Amino acid sequence: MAPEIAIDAFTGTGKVPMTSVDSGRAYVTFLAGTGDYYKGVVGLAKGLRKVKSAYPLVVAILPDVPEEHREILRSQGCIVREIDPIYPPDNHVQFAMAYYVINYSKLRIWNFEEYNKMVYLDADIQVYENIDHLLDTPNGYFYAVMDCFCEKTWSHSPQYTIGYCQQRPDKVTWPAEMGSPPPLYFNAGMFVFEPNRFTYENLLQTLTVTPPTPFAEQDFLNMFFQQTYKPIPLVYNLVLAMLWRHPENVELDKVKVVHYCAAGSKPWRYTGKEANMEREDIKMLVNKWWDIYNDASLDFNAEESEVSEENTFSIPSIMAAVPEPAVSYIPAPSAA
Ligand SMILES: O=c1ccn([C@@H]2O[C@H](COP(=O)(O)OP(=O)(O)O)[C@@H](O)[C@H]2O)c(=O)[nH]1
Ligand SMILES: OC[C@H]1O[C@H](O[C@@H]2[C@@H](O)[C@H](O)[C@@H](O)[C@H](O)[C@@H]2O)[C@H](O)[C@@H](O)[C@H]1O
Ligand SMILES: [Mn+2]
Repeated sequence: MAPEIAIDAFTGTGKVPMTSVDSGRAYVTFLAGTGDYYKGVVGLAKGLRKVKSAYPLVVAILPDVPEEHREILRSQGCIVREIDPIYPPDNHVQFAMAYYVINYSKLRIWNFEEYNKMVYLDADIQVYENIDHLLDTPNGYFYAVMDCFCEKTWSHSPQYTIGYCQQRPDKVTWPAEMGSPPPLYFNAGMFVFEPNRFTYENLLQTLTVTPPTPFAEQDFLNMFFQQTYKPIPLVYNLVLAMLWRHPENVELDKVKVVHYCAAGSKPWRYTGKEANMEREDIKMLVNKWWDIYNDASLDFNAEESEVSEENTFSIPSIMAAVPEPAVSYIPAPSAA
């Protein structure tokens, strides 16, 4: 049984034409380096178009992203915004992946004050169903999907050592002698947030006095937003390892957003050689990503890009009717 979310206030019903698009809303992703992650951004831009998202995709890029890649992203209708890198304080931490050190630069998106509400998506994410309704969620919270602690990338943590995971807190319970269980922890590959100058300054100031930890900005964001974090259903960010770590929590046909973060699962680099990469569901999801990436009918077309009523939809949020979501984590009774 999946962990119950007290009120699933995130299910839109039906579709209605948008009468006007709130220009203060957008999707945003992050791109660094001269490598092949730009392909992930192209895939994401085309995926959002396929699900008829009403909002643009902003790409926060580091200065090292080559002009050729910037042009490709502009040609796909992306809004390309160069940001300056952010580095953590001097440290000797062993990041879970050495390149995670560049991910602190993601924090610049809080300074995109021309927007009042955004959905952040990693470049290794694909959106397979319209999720515009997430931008209707009540302000004042940080919405994201709970992560899993079972992969080897977590081998540095006490959770991994004792075999505890928040996805199944009843399976290996947190030992009383270790105090209270860790607070709910989100995956920072996807989240709903409000750009705000004050928050931005506070983030940067806090970073200067926070010793870096293995999951870099993901750990930092979990600490910073601990009091306002609201878990949202797993369908909004399927961390692939959930398929083999907690299959009982996954209903693949209901998943709206797939996060290709497992080792070897980046579609544009997929070889099928790494652990779990030969699974049929992984092969299906990688092919699904390539179908969108290779679909020329999803390429940006400036003429058609004029927002018109009949071709822009967003699932109406029931958020307006729902009181502030008492979304709290209620561990499901053990199915075992
Ligand atoms: O060389 C890189 C590495 C990372 N990223 C960006 O940083 C995000 C986080 O890295 P990644 O997704 O590889 O981390 P994971 O989710 O796999 O742990 C990526 O999705 C990209 O948006 C990038 O642009 N270039
Ligand atoms: O810089 C730290 C990164 O940490 C996260 O990735 C991890 C995390 O999800 C682990 O739980 C998984 O085990 C692992 O595979 C995965 O790569 C975010 O997806 C990414 O955006 C970024 O914040
Ligand atoms: Mn990722």
